[in-house]
Amino acid sequence: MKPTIAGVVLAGGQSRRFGRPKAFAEHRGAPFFTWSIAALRPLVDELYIISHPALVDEFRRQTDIPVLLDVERYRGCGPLAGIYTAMEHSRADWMFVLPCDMPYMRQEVVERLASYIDPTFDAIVPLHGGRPEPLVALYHRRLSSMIAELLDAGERRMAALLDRVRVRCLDTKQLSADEEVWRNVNTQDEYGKR
Ligand SMILES: Nc1nc2c(ncn2[C@@H]2O[C@H](COP(=O)(O)OP(=O)(O)OP(=O)(O)O)[C@@H](O)[C@H]2O)c(=O)[nH]1
Ligand SMILES: [Mg+2]
Repeated sequence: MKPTIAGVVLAGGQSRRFGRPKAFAEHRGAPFFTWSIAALRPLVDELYIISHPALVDEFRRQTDIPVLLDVERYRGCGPLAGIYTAMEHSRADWMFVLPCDMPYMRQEVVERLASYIDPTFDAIVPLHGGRPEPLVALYHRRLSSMIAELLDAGERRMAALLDRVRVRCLDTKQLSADEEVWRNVNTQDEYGKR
């Protein structure tokens, strides 16, 4: 049977470097988070935004997509907390994760990455110049207990998860000829240079 996929937009960070909630910053006339949604929507069976209490009302004003809070136990513990929350909520086999701050990401890249889904791997992750892009990636729901173990041990790094599981790596050149799709906005300076 075809595996099911949930699209998961991570938006539970504090935007400390950006100085205001970057999910709502605009790119080409639309909020950042909507570009992640648009890239995922054609592929996935379900969609979720995983955020934190201070942003929920604004998200609900701006979209009908379900907004979930990180499970209380791990709230604010970083992207792993968001991925774990999605796995708790969704029954889908795979979580296709995107951050809320990569407004150049495209549907074609998402579809290409998903075409490498393989049940003998736990995660499908692009390598950009040799470095993983763990927030543009697919995670199998079987990783949920390992993520909980890591977070319980105080380990919040995505790299700690990738070190422990079977990762299928794809060079970003196999996914897109366009470098721009990997641009990520963390600061006002990067925003200004878009
Ligand atoms: N659900 C959830 N998402 C998170 C959490 N921490 C970060 N994220 C998201 O993960 C992605 C990458 O995080 P960062 O680029 O560091 O964003 P940030 O944490 O808001 O920004 P800084 O405060 O400047 O580090 C963004 O889409 C964040 O919203 C968290 O604790 N829970
Ligand atoms: Mg951060």
